[in-house]
Amino acid sequence: MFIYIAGSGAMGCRFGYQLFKAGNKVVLLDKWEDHIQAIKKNGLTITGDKEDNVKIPIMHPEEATEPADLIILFTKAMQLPAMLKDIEQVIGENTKVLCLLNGLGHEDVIKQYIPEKNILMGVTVWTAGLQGPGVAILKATGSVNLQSIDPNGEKEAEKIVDVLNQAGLNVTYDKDVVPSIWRKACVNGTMNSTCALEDCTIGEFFASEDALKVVHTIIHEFVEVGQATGVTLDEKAITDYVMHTAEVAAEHYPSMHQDLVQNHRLTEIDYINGAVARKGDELGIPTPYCHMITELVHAKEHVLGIR
Ligand SMILES: NC(=O)C1=CN([C@@H]2O[C@H](COP(=O)(O)OP(=O)(O)OC[C@H]3O[C@@H](n4cnc5c(N)ncnc54)[C@H](OP(=O)(O)O)[C@@H]3O)[C@@H](O)[C@H]2O)C=CC1
Ligand SMILES: CC(C)(CO)C(=O)C(=O)O
Repeated sequence: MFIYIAGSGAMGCRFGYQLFKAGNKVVLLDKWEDHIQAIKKNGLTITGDKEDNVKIPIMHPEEATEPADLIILFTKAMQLPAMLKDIEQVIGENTKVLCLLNGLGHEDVIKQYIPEKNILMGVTVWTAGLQGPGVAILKATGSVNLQSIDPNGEKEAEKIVDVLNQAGLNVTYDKDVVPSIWRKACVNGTMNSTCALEDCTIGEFFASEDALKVVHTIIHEFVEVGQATGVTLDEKAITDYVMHTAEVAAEHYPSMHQDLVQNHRLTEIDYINGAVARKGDELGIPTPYCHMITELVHAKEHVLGIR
């Protein structure tokens, strides 16, 4: 299958690498010049659970010309509209587009560029990091849940599931993926912004009663807003899932900590707690914790001069 990875940071490199090794024709697309030049010169280097190096093509999105069978979107949320614009020329009549970004609201953005029959929405618990330009750190295992947003698209989507599974990506076709997307948003909504603001690991943050009050209140706000938009969400089950994730990832600094604190980059806050705060306002549901957390992250972005 011919596949573009649109956004080839940490996660794009993981998916691109695994699909390339499984024998697909894969092209990475990105705009980070040092990363592009490093991969062109030295190949993509893999470290972590295994060591490898592959000569995989990479280019700027607007340089891509050949329509693809599949495009996997892996930009940061705020880069998504620009990426979709930049790849318009390689979106053919039957090109499937799979979104695995964290956060909420991406479907509405993608629909502006891609016909619904070709859109697959999903969520992943795979992880990845970048050691530097051209070097991806791949550790542990994960999975993907995805669904065609067009109810008639299941059969075609199953073909994509097969291709991803041949690459070991552990993918399930989910007949109702939206609650899983919200559940992952609850994980990010309770850990990413809080650990970035408090400058701590997930385990350090989840260790106090005060922090757990914040966690429970954020989950409650997400569930109230999600349910009001018609998504079936079980607050107790989500809480258990968040607590379990916090235990497993206790040593980890969430990606928003890496973005804001370690690399002084803009965060995805507007697509996590910020998205719930905005939706809550629209629906008349109070979300004071999501509002305040979003404002504090914005304020920190201002302090750092990146907003
Ligand atoms: N990392 C993870 O473990 C997981 C991430 N996700 C989600 O997947 C999506 C992609 O995340 P992820 O792969 O981590 O994102 P990265 O930050 O690794 O990469 C995203 C983009 O940011 C730019 N970029 C990254 N690092 C630098 C740098 N040092 N200097 C300049 N530009 C840089 C590149 O885009 P450009 O140069 O074009 O601006 C790159 O394509 C997000 O929605 C994330 O929340 C989901 C599950 C796990
Ligand atoms: C580690 C985890 C699961 C929790 O925030 C994550 O998704 C991230 O770092 O973005």
